[in-house]
Amino acid sequence: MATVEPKLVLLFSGKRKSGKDYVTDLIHQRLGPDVCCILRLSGPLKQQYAQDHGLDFDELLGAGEYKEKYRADMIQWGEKQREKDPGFFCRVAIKEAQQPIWIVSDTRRLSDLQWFWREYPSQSRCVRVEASEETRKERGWEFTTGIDDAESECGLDQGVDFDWIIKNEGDGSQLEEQLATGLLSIAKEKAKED
Ligand SMILES: Nc1ncnc2c1ncn2[C@@H]1O[C@H](COP(=O)(O)OP(=O)(O)OP(=O)(O)O)[C@@H](O)[C@H]1O
Ligand SMILES: C[C@@](O)(CCOP(=O)(O)O)CC(=O)O
Repeated sequence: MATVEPKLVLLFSGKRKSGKDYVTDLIHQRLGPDVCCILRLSGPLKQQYAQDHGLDFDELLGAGEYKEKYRADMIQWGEKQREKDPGFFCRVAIKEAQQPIWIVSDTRRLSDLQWFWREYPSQSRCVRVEASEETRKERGWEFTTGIDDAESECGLDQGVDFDWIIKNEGDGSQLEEQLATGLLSIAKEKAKED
């Protein structure tokens, strides 16, 4: 388990190329590395998958074609691990977290959210990043059967009451304003609490 108790845990989800990494990187920049850290459930998954399959871990972390080539198989591989232990990737992801605000950039399944709600019930908040299909296509997304219609992409489409929904269209020109008036102001207040 992490060595500190967080003050706020922001659980992000969103479709492929909605901009989860872009938005969470921006929040990280605005809050600063002393106050917040980005945790990726897919981090330990990709690391182990890369090691087992002789692949490039850094490329799997990026936003390019390399990752997409292996996505379907990575999903299957990760699901086998989750069947054995649904909280496995959550526990590994939070292990080194030291900062008071945690951003989990890639929750995908109700079991991910349930794990955080159980461990950090008063601190957890759900955030959805949304972009239209047109915008996502401009960012390189193409509908892929077996991926975009599967749990990895659709697991949180229903049954979640999101605390914030962030619209990340086009160049994201309204992004700063949406964040400043909502999530960022709450996060800054929380960070100051004793
Ligand atoms: N507001 C924005 N302005 C400019 N570029 C953006 C914006 N949002 C996202 N992008 C770009 O779109 C691409 C996809 O974004 P990102 O990797 O953040 O999406 P994601 O939801 O994390 O996708 P995946 O699930 O495939 O990892 C990246 O190249 C990113 O830089
Ligand atoms: C294998 C998987 O973790 C890939 C996630 O990659 P990314 O968050 O889209 O960069 C998706 C999943 O866990 O189903």
